[in-house]
Amino acid sequence: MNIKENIIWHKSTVTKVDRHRLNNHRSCVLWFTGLSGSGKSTLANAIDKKLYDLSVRSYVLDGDNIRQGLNKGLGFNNDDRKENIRRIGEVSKLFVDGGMIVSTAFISPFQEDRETVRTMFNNDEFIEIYVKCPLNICETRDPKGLYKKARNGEIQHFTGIGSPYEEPDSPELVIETDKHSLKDSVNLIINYLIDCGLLCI
Ligand SMILES: Nc1ncnc2c1ncn2[C@@H]1O[C@H](COP(=O)(O)OS(=O)(=O)O)[C@@H](OP(=O)(O)O)[C@H]1O
Ligand SMILES: Nc1ncnc2c1ncn2[C@@H]1O[C@H](COP(=O)(O)OP(=O)(O)O)[C@@H](O)[C@H]1O
Repeated sequence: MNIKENIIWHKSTVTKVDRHRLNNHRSCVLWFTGLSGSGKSTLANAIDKKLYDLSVRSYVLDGDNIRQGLNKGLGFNNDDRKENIRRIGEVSKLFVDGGMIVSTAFISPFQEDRETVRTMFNNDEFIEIYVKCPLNICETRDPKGLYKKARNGEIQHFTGIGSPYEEPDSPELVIETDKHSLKDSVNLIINYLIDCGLLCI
């Protein structure tokens, strides 16, 4: 039996546009990508707080947290990272359909996987934010002590050491966290959302 043939899309009664009207803003995904320690989680949470203060419906999906629940069981080989990002793309799509601004903080090291997620959204709904920071500075920050473990050989395939990070080709925004303050970065992102008309309808 072909299962796909027997599954038919059920349209929602309340639409995404209805939810935009209710919330008084549009929805999108802020896709933060960058090395471990570059500042993805810090930025995603700072933006989330700013949006909350502006009465915007928002949420953060963070790699460390999602890997303890929904994506428990996925590791760090290339196939597992691909599946991790595919699922987060799908979950983000649900949030966007639900009228929210969702910030995702995943290394998402592969260009192809990020581009696949981009194709799941309308043009203005996927905002790729490259959280750029040199490896040596991420390694100095080492907020969780993971670089030290990777250098000691306690963690295999650590991004930037034993596993590659492919820089985005044409992200909507680049935030250089070794140059921009957190406050300036948050303002940059909020201004981008205002300029794109996402914070009103
Ligand atoms: N081998 C290896 N490589 C990279 N990161 C590792 C690894 N092992 C554990 N960790 C921890 O897992 C976090 C990255 O998970 P992600 O889901 O964002 O990774 S990925 O997008 O699937 O590549 C990452 O979180 P961040 O430091 O916030 O990026 C680490 O805390
Ligand atoms: N301008 C900045 N923006 C974001 N984080 C910064 C900045 N400057 C220093 N940091 C520090 O860098 C670390 C980044 O850690 P984290 O946000 O967990 O990164 P990631 O989620 O990319 O692994 C934090 O300790 C944060 O305080």
